[in-house]
Amino acid sequence: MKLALIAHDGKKNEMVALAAEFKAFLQGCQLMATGTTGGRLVAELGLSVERLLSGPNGGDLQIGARLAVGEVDAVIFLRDPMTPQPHEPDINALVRACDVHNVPCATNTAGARLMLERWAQLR
Ligand SMILES: O=C(CO)COP(=O)(O)O
Repeated sequence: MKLALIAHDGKKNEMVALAAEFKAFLQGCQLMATGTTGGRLVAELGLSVERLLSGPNGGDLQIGARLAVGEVDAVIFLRDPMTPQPHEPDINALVRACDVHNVPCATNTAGARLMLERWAQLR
């Protein structure tokens, strides 16, 4: 399972808590993340994560490009709906790419938990 993990600043603690909860499953995945999110997952959980650029510097677009050529199976993108982001077009492009290529994308922890629980069961 090639999984992309992304969280806005206001959602990074939630992402770390979610990843801690599913750490055993995630250790068996090929993980990629935007720069700062990935840094937290590496530093705080010891996960092996391919870190791309930070979101505002193009990380979302990098993940979208990888997804478009079949290199991402699913995305967990914890967006902060309360905070305007300077790279909103990049965020929309990534979510659109998920829809174009029919790649599952969870944008909150409730959806992410459903996805992760199911995949962990299937493993
Ligand atoms: O901005 C982001 C996603 O749009 C996340 O980027 P960082 O993980 O680098 O903070």
